Amino acid sequence: MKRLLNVEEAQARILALAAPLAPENTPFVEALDRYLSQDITALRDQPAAALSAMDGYAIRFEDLPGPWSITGEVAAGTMPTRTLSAGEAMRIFTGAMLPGGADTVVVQEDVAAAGAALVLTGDGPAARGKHVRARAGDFAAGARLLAAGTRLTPGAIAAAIMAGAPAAPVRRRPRVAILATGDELVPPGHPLGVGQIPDSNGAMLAAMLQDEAAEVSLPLHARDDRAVIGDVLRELSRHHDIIVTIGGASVGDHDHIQDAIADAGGSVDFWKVAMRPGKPLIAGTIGTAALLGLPGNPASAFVTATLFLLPLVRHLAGARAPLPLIRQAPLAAPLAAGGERRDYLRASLDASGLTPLASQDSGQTVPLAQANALVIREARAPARAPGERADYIAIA
Ligand SMILES: Nc1nc2c(c(=O)[nH]1)N[C@H]1C(S)=C(S)[C@@H](COP(=O)(O)OP(=O)(O)OC[C@H]3O[C@@H](n4cnc5c(N)ncnc54)[C@H](O)[C@@H]3O)O[C@H]1N2
Ligand code: MOO
Repeated sequence: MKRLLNVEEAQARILALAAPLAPENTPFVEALDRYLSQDITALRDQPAAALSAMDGYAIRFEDLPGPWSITGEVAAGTMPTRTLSAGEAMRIFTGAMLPGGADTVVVQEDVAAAGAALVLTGDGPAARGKHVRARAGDFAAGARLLAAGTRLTPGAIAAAIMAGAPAAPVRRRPRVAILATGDELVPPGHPLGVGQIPDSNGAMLAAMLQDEAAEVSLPLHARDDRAVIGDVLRELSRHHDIIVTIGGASVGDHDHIQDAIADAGGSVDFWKVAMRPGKPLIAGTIGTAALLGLPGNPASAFVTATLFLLPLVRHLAGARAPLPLIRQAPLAAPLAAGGERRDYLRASLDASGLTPLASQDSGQTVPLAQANALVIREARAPARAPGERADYIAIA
């Protein structure tokens, strides 16, 4: 029998299915969680001049301990009108430009002013340059501040704006279609006939994509009918960059996804990965759309979406590091020996460590609701005791 791909091989093949989408500019207020299409290089010095970091008086350090005569005032957003000479101080506010000649700021709590006379009442600044933000202390023009492929966090947005960029250079967000298949499925909340269940996976996947740089269409549903699924896939491939199907990925008589991909003019790149849950994953393309066929069991769909769908979305959206971060934490409970395939165990992580949940049945949703981590257990790994460290992926 042909060796199954391992997870890393499958991830590499999936990322090779499609290239990052075209660059575009987006307003900064809409840029959260998008990926930079190019480096952000500073177009200006920040600050552009030496600034006061406090409300007080600009002085020459060598004039300490005073007294001084106050020669004027400078606030943020204005130019100092004159330079300081020996024995002079200028009233200054946080963010204001330091006048020429001044090199230090004394905070107003440490001085007393009477008319134009200023005397030191407190300790005063301990060193030259105290309470002064040097020109270009944050960054200098020409500095590379953020690398292409960086996810725009609130902090990264702030830095890119301060750098002088007029808008965020990002990549187009992939358009993602979700298609649940199965005669037993009805939309969430609808009355159930005999043998029917609510389609929980469609909304679960849409929720997983909510904070990603993706345009997700409302989840669709198709019956277990090869011709219908083929027609729907062909149509979806015209308007989407990624198609995710759920169910019908296995070997049953009603598992039609692979045939339907062929009917729609697409091709399957690989089927099956050495992992549990999620083994019957399908990857392929239809026209320019990449297709992931996730297994229908809720935990299988969740785990394969975490390992393959989110990275594919991030890759198309321009991410430099699209794969989930693998972290380590101590086990809070024993971990049984591994089986034939690598496991992704639903687990809870708290201050005491990782506890794999009692039920690992891939058909259940309640463990998914309880889990905030996926513990990675290699095939045939020996049993491990509490306190030993384990690899995991954070999922909440
Ligand atoms: N003889 C074999 N049978 C199965 C194998 C195998 O290797 N040989 N693999 C098993 C594994 S592992 C998995 S995982 C499942 C995957 O099956 P499918 O992808 O074909 O999924 P379905 O059969 O359509 O559904 C499985 C299960 O999940 C429920 N489901 C499906 N879609 C949804 C949805 N949108 N929301 C909620 N629940 C859903 C469905 O009702 C089934 O109970 O195959 C095993 N079988
Ligand atoms: O591969 Mo299945 O996902 O074990 O339930």
